[in-house]
Amino acid sequence: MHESNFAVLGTGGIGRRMLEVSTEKAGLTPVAACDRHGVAIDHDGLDVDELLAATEGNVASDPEGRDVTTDGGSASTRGSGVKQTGEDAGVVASAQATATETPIDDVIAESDRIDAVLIALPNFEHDFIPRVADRFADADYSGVLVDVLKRSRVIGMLDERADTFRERGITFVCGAGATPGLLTGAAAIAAQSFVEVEAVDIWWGVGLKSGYEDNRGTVREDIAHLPGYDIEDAHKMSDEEIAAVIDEHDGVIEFRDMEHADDVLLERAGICDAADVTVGGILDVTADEKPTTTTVRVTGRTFDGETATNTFQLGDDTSMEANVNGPALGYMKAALRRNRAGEYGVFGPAELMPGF
Ligand SMILES: NC(=O)c1ccc[n+]([C@@H]2O[C@H](COP(=O)([O-])OP(=O)(O)OC[C@H]3O[C@@H](n4cnc5c(N)ncnc54)[C@H](O)[C@@H]3O)[C@@H](O)[C@H]2O)c1
Repeated sequence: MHESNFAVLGTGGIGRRMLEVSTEKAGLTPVAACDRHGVAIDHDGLDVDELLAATEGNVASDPEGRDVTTDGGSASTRGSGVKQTGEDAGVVASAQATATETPIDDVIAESDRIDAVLIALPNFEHDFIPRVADRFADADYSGVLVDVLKRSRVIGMLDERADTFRERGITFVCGAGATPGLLTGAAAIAAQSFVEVEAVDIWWGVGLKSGYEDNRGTVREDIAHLPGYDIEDAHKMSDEEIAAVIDEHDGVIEFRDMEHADDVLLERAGICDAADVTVGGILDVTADEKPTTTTVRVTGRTFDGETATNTFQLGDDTSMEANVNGPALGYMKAALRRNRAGEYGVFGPAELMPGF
Protein backbone atom coordinates (compact mmCIF):
# COMPACT_ATOMS: atom_id res chain seq x y z
CA MET A 1 0.00 0.00 0.00
CA HIS A 2 1.13 3.53 -0.81
CA GLU A 3 1.61 5.83 2.17
CA SER A 4 0.47 9.38 1.43
CA ASN A 5 0.42 12.55 3.44
CA PHE A 6 -2.03 15.42 3.23
CA ALA A 7 -2.88 18.90 4.48
CA VAL A 8 -6.27 20.27 5.55
CA LEU A 9 -7.08 23.90 4.77
CA GLY A 10 -9.74 25.02 7.24
CA THR A 11 -10.15 23.30 10.59
CA GLY A 12 -13.77 24.21 11.18
CA GLY A 13 -16.68 21.84 11.65
CA ILE A 14 -15.67 19.80 8.60
CA GLY A 15 -11.86 20.12 8.65
CA ARG A 16 -11.48 18.99 12.27
CA ARG A 17 -13.50 15.86 11.59
CA MET A 18 -11.49 15.30 8.40
CA LEU A 19 -8.37 14.97 10.56
CA GLU A 20 -10.19 12.63 12.95
CA VAL A 21 -11.62 10.36 10.23
CA SER A 22 -8.24 10.20 8.48
CA THR A 23 -6.80 8.34 11.47
CA GLU A 24 -9.19 5.47 10.59
CA LYS A 25 -8.20 5.36 6.90
CA ALA A 26 -5.25 3.25 5.82
CA GLY A 27 -2.09 4.87 4.53
CA LEU A 28 -2.93 8.53 5.21
CA THR A 29 -0.85 10.84 7.40
CA PRO A 30 -2.05 14.40 8.10
CA VAL A 31 1.00 16.69 8.07
CA ALA A 32 -0.49 20.19 7.94
CA ALA A 33 -3.65 21.97 9.08
CA CYS A 34 -4.55 25.62 9.12
CA ASP A 35 -7.40 27.95 9.81
CA ARG A 36 -7.83 31.68 9.47
CA HIS A 37 -5.43 32.48 12.33
CA GLY A 38 -2.87 29.70 12.58
CA VAL A 39 -1.03 26.80 11.03
CA ALA A 40 0.35 23.49 12.28
CA ILE A 41 2.89 21.62 10.16
CA ASP A 42 4.81 18.46 11.03
CA HIS A 43 6.09 16.36 8.16
CA ASP A 44 6.38 13.36 10.48
CA GLY A 45 2.63 13.56 11.14
CA LEU A 46 0.45 15.82 13.27
CA ASP A 47 -0.67 14.70 16.70
CA VAL A 48 -4.36 14.66 15.78
CA ASP A 49 -5.60 13.90 19.30
CA GLU A 50 -3.80 16.92 20.73
CA LEU A 51 -4.99 19.18 17.94
CA LEU A 52 -8.62 18.08 18.30
CA ALA A 53 -8.54 18.43 22.09
CA ALA A 54 -7.07 21.94 21.82
CA THR A 55 -9.71 23.07 19.33
CA GLU A 56 -12.74 21.42 20.95
CA GLY A 57 -15.51 24.03 21.16
CA ASN A 58 -13.02 26.43 19.64
CA VAL A 59 -13.58 26.77 15.92
CA ALA A 60 -12.30 29.94 14.28
CA SER A 61 -15.12 30.22 11.78
CA ASP A 62 -15.65 33.98 11.96
CA PRO A 63 -16.73 35.00 8.48
CA GLU A 64 -14.42 37.65 7.08
CA GLY A 65 -15.40 41.27 7.34
CA ARG A 66 -17.74 41.03 10.31
CA ASP A 67 -17.37 43.02 13.48
CA VAL A 68 -15.28 41.08 15.94
CA THR A 69 -13.61 41.92 19.19
CA THR A 70 -10.09 40.80 20.05
CA ASP A 71 -10.81 39.75 23.57
CA GLY A 72 -11.78 36.19 23.02
CA GLY A 73 -15.09 36.23 21.25
CA SER A 74 -17.22 38.11 18.78
CA ALA A 75 -19.87 40.11 20.57
CA SER A 76 -22.46 37.60 19.47
CA THR A 77 -20.63 34.43 20.46
CA ARG A 78 -19.04 35.52 23.72
CA GLY A 79 -20.57 33.51 26.51
CA SER A 80 -21.84 30.80 24.14
CA GLY A 81 -18.77 28.65 24.85
CA VAL A 82 -17.70 28.84 21.22
CA LYS A 83 -14.53 30.80 20.85
CA GLN A 84 -14.48 32.11 17.32
CA THR A 85 -12.13 35.06 17.44
CA GLY A 86 -9.27 36.47 19.47
CA GLU A 87 -5.71 35.39 20.06
CA ASP A 88 -6.32 31.75 21.00
CA ALA A 89 -9.17 31.05 18.61
CA GLY A 90 -8.97 27.94 16.51
CA VAL A 91 -5.88 25.96 15.63
CA VAL A 92 -3.40 28.26 17.41
CA ALA A 93 -4.71 26.79 20.69
CA SER A 94 -2.75 23.65 19.75
CA ALA A 95 0.84 23.30 20.98
CA GLN A 96 1.76 22.24 17.42
CA ALA A 97 0.53 25.44 15.81
CA THR A 98 1.82 28.94 15.37
CA ALA A 99 -0.13 32.13 14.75
CA THR A 100 0.16 33.50 11.24
CA GLU A 101 -1.48 36.03 8.98
CA THR A 102 -0.70 33.91 5.91
CA PRO A 103 -1.92 30.40 6.82
CA ILE A 104 -2.55 29.14 3.30
CA ASP A 105 0.75 30.55 1.99
CA ASP A 106 2.54 28.85 4.89
CA VAL A 107 1.12 25.49 3.75
CA ILE A 108 1.95 26.27 0.12
CA ALA A 109 5.55 27.01 1.15
CA GLU A 110 5.82 23.39 2.34
CA SER A 111 3.73 21.88 -0.45
CA ASP A 112 6.58 20.21 -2.35
CA ARG A 113 6.54 17.66 0.49
CA ILE A 114 2.72 17.30 0.55
CA ASP A 115 0.91 14.69 -1.59
CA ALA A 116 -2.66 15.97 -1.24
CA VAL A 117 -4.56 18.98 0.07
CA LEU A 118 -8.14 18.86 1.34
CA ILE A 119 -9.87 22.20 1.07
CA ALA A 120 -12.46 22.59 3.85
CA LEU A 121 -12.72 26.36 3.57
CA PRO A 122 -15.95 28.36 3.51
CA ASN A 123 -17.45 29.31 0.20
CA PHE A 124 -18.83 32.79 0.79
CA GLU A 125 -17.16 34.10 -2.35
CA HIS A 126 -17.77 31.79 -5.27
CA ASP A 127 -14.25 32.11 -6.59
CA PHE A 128 -12.48 31.68 -3.24
CA ILE A 129 -11.65 27.99 -3.71
CA PRO A 130 -10.63 28.44 -7.38
CA ARG A 131 -8.35 31.29 -6.27
CA VAL A 132 -6.81 29.11 -3.57
CA ALA A 133 -6.16 26.48 -6.27
CA ASP A 134 -4.48 29.19 -8.41
CA ARG A 135 -2.08 29.91 -5.57
CA PHE A 136 -1.02 26.26 -5.41
CA ALA A 137 -0.63 26.13 -9.21
CA ASP A 138 1.38 29.39 -9.23
CA ALA A 139 3.75 27.82 -6.68
CA ASP A 140 4.28 24.84 -9.05
CA TYR A 141 2.51 22.44 -6.70
CA SER A 142 2.13 19.00 -8.21
CA GLY A 143 -0.26 16.62 -6.44
CA VAL A 144 -3.89 16.25 -5.42
CA LEU A 145 -6.38 18.96 -4.48
CA VAL A 146 -9.84 18.02 -3.18
CA ASP A 147 -12.71 20.29 -2.17
CA VAL A 148 -16.13 19.74 -0.61
CA LEU A 149 -17.79 22.76 -2.20
CA LYS A 150 -21.50 22.78 -2.91
CA ARG A 151 -22.36 25.42 -5.51
CA SER A 152 -22.82 24.39 -9.16
CA ARG A 153 -21.31 27.54 -10.62
CA VAL A 154 -17.89 26.92 -9.04
CA ILE A 155 -17.31 23.78 -11.10
CA GLY A 156 -17.09 25.84 -14.31
CA MET A 157 -14.53 28.14 -12.65
CA LEU A 158 -12.37 25.12 -11.85
CA ASP A 159 -12.81 23.73 -15.37
CA GLU A 160 -11.37 26.99 -16.74
CA ARG A 161 -8.19 26.09 -14.86
CA ALA A 162 -7.99 22.47 -16.07
CA ASP A 163 -5.17 23.13 -18.59
CA THR A 164 -3.06 24.80 -15.91
CA PHE A 165 -3.69 21.89 -13.53
CA ARG A 166 -2.64 19.42 -16.25
CA GLU A 167 0.55 21.39 -16.93
CA ARG A 168 1.42 21.40 -13.23
CA GLY A 169 0.54 17.76 -12.57
CA ILE A 170 -2.46 18.56 -10.36
CA THR A 171 -5.37 16.11 -10.01
CA PHE A 172 -8.29 18.17 -8.71
CA VAL A 173 -11.44 16.46 -7.39
CA CYS A 174 -14.28 18.94 -6.88
CA GLY A 175 -17.50 18.56 -4.91
CA ALA A 176 -16.28 15.52 -2.98
CA GLY A 177 -18.31 15.82 0.25
CA ALA A 178 -21.78 14.31 0.88
CA THR A 179 -23.94 16.23 -1.57
CA PRO A 180 -22.30 16.81 -3.91
CA GLY A 181 -19.92 13.90 -3.38
CA LEU A 182 -21.13 10.66 -1.86
CA LEU A 183 -24.66 11.06 -3.24
CA THR A 184 -23.42 12.10 -6.70
CA GLY A 185 -21.28 8.98 -6.82
CA ALA A 186 -24.24 6.88 -5.66
CA ALA A 187 -26.40 8.38 -8.43
CA ALA A 188 -23.71 7.52 -10.98
CA ILE A 189 -23.73 3.88 -9.85
CA ALA A 190 -27.55 3.72 -9.70
CA ALA A 191 -27.67 5.04 -13.28
CA GLN A 192 -25.74 2.05 -14.61
CA SER A 193 -28.98 -0.01 -14.91
CA PHE A 194 -30.31 2.44 -17.47
CA VAL A 195 -29.52 3.48 -21.01
CA GLU A 196 -31.24 6.79 -20.48
CA VAL A 197 -31.64 8.66 -17.19
CA GLU A 198 -34.77 10.80 -16.88
CA ALA A 199 -34.42 12.21 -13.38
CA VAL A 200 -32.14 12.25 -10.37
CA ASP A 201 -33.75 13.42 -7.13
CA ILE A 202 -31.58 13.99 -4.10
CA TRP A 203 -33.31 14.56 -0.78
CA TRP A 204 -31.21 14.93 2.37
CA GLY A 205 -31.91 15.06 6.07
CA VAL A 206 -29.52 16.46 8.67
CA GLY A 207 -30.14 16.57 12.43
CA LEU A 208 -27.62 18.90 14.02
CA LYS A 209 -28.58 19.62 17.62
CA SER A 210 -25.32 18.68 19.34
CA GLY A 211 -23.23 19.47 16.26
CA TYR A 212 -24.74 22.90 15.69
CA GLU A 213 -22.02 24.98 17.37
CA ASP A 214 -19.31 23.23 15.37
CA ASN A 215 -21.19 23.59 12.10
CA ARG A 216 -22.23 27.21 12.12
CA GLY A 217 -20.31 27.76 8.87
CA THR A 218 -22.32 25.14 7.01
CA VAL A 219 -25.66 26.32 8.47
CA ARG A 220 -24.86 29.90 7.42
CA GLU A 221 -24.07 28.72 3.88
CA ASP A 222 -27.28 26.69 3.76
CA ILE A 223 -29.35 29.76 4.63
CA ALA A 224 -28.04 31.32 1.42
CA HIS A 225 -30.10 28.66 -0.42
CA LEU A 226 -33.41 29.90 1.02
CA PRO A 227 -35.65 32.01 -1.25
CA GLY A 228 -34.79 35.69 -0.80
CA TYR A 229 -31.18 35.10 0.34
CA ASP A 230 -27.88 34.79 -1.48
CA ILE A 231 -24.38 34.02 -0.23
CA GLU A 232 -23.53 37.68 0.17
CA ASP A 233 -26.51 38.15 2.50
CA ALA A 234 -25.61 35.02 4.47
CA HIS A 235 -21.98 36.15 4.72
CA LYS A 236 -22.89 39.56 6.12
CA MET A 237 -25.62 38.44 8.55
CA SER A 238 -24.77 38.57 12.25
CA ASP A 239 -25.05 35.43 14.34
CA GLU A 240 -28.26 36.91 15.82
CA GLU A 241 -29.77 37.34 12.36
CA ILE A 242 -28.88 33.76 11.46
CA ALA A 243 -30.45 32.62 14.74
CA ALA A 244 -33.58 34.66 13.92
CA VAL A 245 -33.99 32.89 10.55
CA ILE A 246 -33.61 29.54 12.28
CA ASP A 247 -36.19 30.58 14.92
CA GLU A 248 -38.64 31.72 12.24
CA HIS A 249 -38.61 28.13 11.00
CA ASP A 250 -38.82 26.69 14.53
CA GLY A 251 -35.37 25.20 14.03
CA VAL A 252 -36.42 23.01 11.10
CA ILE A 253 -35.63 24.44 7.66
CA GLU A 254 -36.75 22.85 4.43
CA PHE A 255 -34.79 23.59 1.25
CA ARG A 256 -36.04 23.10 -2.31
CA ASP A 257 -34.26 23.40 -5.66
CA MET A 258 -30.87 24.03 -4.12
CA GLU A 259 -27.96 25.08 -6.30
CA HIS A 260 -25.91 21.98 -5.53
CA ALA A 261 -23.27 20.87 -7.98
CA ASP A 262 -24.61 17.31 -8.18
CA ASP A 263 -26.37 18.55 -11.34
CA VAL A 264 -23.33 19.75 -13.32
CA LEU A 265 -21.19 16.94 -11.94
CA LEU A 266 -23.64 14.29 -13.24
CA GLU A 267 -23.88 16.11 -16.59
CA ARG A 268 -20.11 16.33 -17.05
CA ALA A 269 -19.93 12.55 -16.41
CA GLY A 270 -22.47 12.04 -19.23
CA ILE A 271 -25.18 10.60 -16.94
CA CYS A 272 -28.02 13.10 -17.50
CA ASP A 273 -28.69 16.76 -18.16
CA ALA A 274 -28.07 19.09 -15.24
CA ALA A 275 -31.69 20.24 -15.60
CA ASP A 276 -32.92 16.74 -14.72
CA VAL A 277 -31.29 16.82 -11.28
CA THR A 278 -33.04 18.26 -8.20
CA VAL A 279 -31.57 18.67 -4.74
CA GLY A 280 -33.45 19.54 -1.56
CA GLY A 281 -33.54 18.55 2.06
CA ILE A 282 -34.39 19.31 5.67
CA LEU A 283 -32.05 20.71 8.31
CA ASP A 284 -33.16 20.28 11.91
CA VAL A 285 -31.07 22.04 14.56
CA THR A 286 -33.44 20.99 17.36
CA ALA A 287 -32.68 17.25 17.24
CA ASP A 288 -29.83 14.90 16.41
CA GLU A 289 -32.15 12.47 14.63
CA LYS A 290 -32.41 13.07 10.92
CA PRO A 291 -35.73 14.74 10.09
CA THR A 292 -35.97 12.69 6.92
CA THR A 293 -33.99 9.81 5.41
CA THR A 294 -31.37 10.91 2.91
CA THR A 295 -32.42 9.34 -0.37
CA VAL A 296 -31.20 9.38 -3.98
CA ARG A 297 -33.72 8.35 -6.62
CA VAL A 298 -32.52 7.71 -10.15
CA THR A 299 -35.28 7.14 -12.70
CA GLY A 300 -34.44 5.84 -16.13
CA ARG A 301 -35.18 3.57 -19.06
CA THR A 302 -33.51 0.20 -19.36
CA PHE A 303 -32.12 -1.22 -22.62
CA ASP A 304 -35.17 -3.52 -22.80
CA GLY A 305 -37.74 -0.78 -22.54
CA GLU A 306 -38.66 -0.73 -18.84
CA THR A 307 -38.86 2.46 -16.81
CA ALA A 308 -37.77 2.12 -13.18
CA THR A 309 -36.37 4.00 -10.20
CA ASN A 310 -33.22 2.84 -8.41
CA THR A 311 -33.08 4.12 -4.84
CA PHE A 312 -30.11 4.62 -2.55
CA GLN A 313 -30.56 5.54 1.10
CA LEU A 314 -28.17 6.51 3.88
CA GLY A 315 -28.63 4.97 7.31
CA ASP A 316 -30.41 7.43 9.61
CA ASP A 317 -27.64 7.08 12.19
CA THR A 318 -24.88 8.35 9.91
CA SER A 319 -23.97 11.94 10.76
CA MET A 320 -23.36 14.74 8.30
CA GLU A 321 -19.68 14.74 9.32
CA ALA A 322 -19.41 11.00 8.61
CA ASN A 323 -21.03 11.42 5.20
CA VAL A 324 -18.82 14.36 4.17
CA ASN A 325 -15.45 13.31 5.53
CA GLY A 326 -15.39 9.58 4.77
CA PRO A 327 -16.16 10.22 1.08
CA ALA A 328 -13.83 13.26 0.86
CA LEU A 329 -10.91 11.17 2.09
CA GLY A 330 -12.01 8.24 -0.08
CA TYR A 331 -12.13 10.45 -3.18
CA MET A 332 -8.74 11.84 -2.15
CA LYS A 333 -7.32 8.32 -2.19
CA ALA A 334 -8.87 7.73 -5.63
CA ALA A 335 -7.27 10.99 -6.80
CA LEU A 336 -3.88 9.98 -5.39
CA ARG A 337 -4.03 6.79 -7.51
CA ARG A 338 -4.86 8.85 -10.61
CA ASN A 339 -2.13 11.36 -9.82
CA ARG A 340 0.46 8.60 -9.51
CA ALA A 341 -0.76 7.25 -12.87
CA GLY A 342 -0.20 10.67 -14.47
CA GLU A 343 -3.88 11.64 -14.81
CA TYR A 344 -4.25 15.34 -14.20
CA GLY A 345 -7.02 17.94 -14.55
CA VAL A 346 -10.46 18.39 -12.96
CA PHE A 347 -12.61 15.39 -11.97
CA GLY A 348 -16.02 15.21 -10.33
CA PRO A 349 -17.11 12.38 -8.03
CA ALA A 350 -19.28 10.77 -10.73
CA GLU A 351 -16.27 10.51 -13.07
CA LEU A 352 -14.48 8.37 -10.49
CA MET A 353 -17.34 5.83 -10.70
CA PRO A 354 -18.23 3.32 -13.46
CA GLY A 355 -18.63 5.15 -16.77
CA PHE A 356 -21.88 5.82 -18.57
N1 LIG B 1 -20.45 18.90 0.10
C1 LIG B 1 -20.99 18.71 1.29
O1 LIG B 1 -21.73 17.76 1.50
C2 LIG B 1 -20.68 19.65 2.43
C3 LIG B 1 -21.28 19.46 3.68
C4 LIG B 1 -20.96 20.31 4.72
C5 LIG B 1 -20.07 21.37 4.51
N2 LIG B 1 -19.53 21.55 3.27
C6 LIG B 1 -18.61 22.67 3.00
O2 LIG B 1 -17.48 22.59 3.84
C7 LIG B 1 -16.93 23.89 3.98
C8 LIG B 1 -16.49 24.10 5.41
O3 LIG B 1 -17.63 24.11 6.27
P1 LIG B 1 -17.47 24.25 7.84
O4 LIG B 1 -18.81 24.01 8.44
O5 LIG B 1 -16.32 23.43 8.30
O6 LIG B 1 -17.12 25.81 7.98
P2 LIG B 1 -16.44 26.53 9.24
O7 LIG B 1 -16.79 27.97 9.13
O8 LIG B 1 -16.75 25.80 10.51
O9 LIG B 1 -14.88 26.33 8.99
C9 LIG B 1 -14.17 27.03 8.01
C10 LIG B 1 -12.68 27.00 8.39
O10 LIG B 1 -11.96 27.70 7.38
C11 LIG B 1 -11.05 28.63 8.02
N3 LIG B 1 -10.81 29.74 7.11
C12 LIG B 1 -11.70 30.65 6.65
N4 LIG B 1 -11.08 31.54 5.85
C13 LIG B 1 -9.78 31.19 5.81
C14 LIG B 1 -8.63 31.73 5.18
N5 LIG B 1 -8.71 32.81 4.41
N6 LIG B 1 -7.44 31.11 5.36
C15 LIG B 1 -7.34 30.00 6.14
N7 LIG B 1 -8.40 29.44 6.76
C16 LIG B 1 -9.60 30.03 6.60
C17 LIG B 1 -11.77 29.04 9.29
O11 LIG B 1 -10.88 29.61 10.24
C18 LIG B 1 -12.37 27.70 9.72
O12 LIG B 1 -11.39 26.93 10.40
C19 LIG B 1 -18.03 24.87 3.53
O13 LIG B 1 -17.67 25.44 2.30
C20 LIG B 1 -19.24 23.99 3.34
O14 LIG B 1 -20.07 24.41 2.29
C21 LIG B 1 -19.81 20.71 2.24
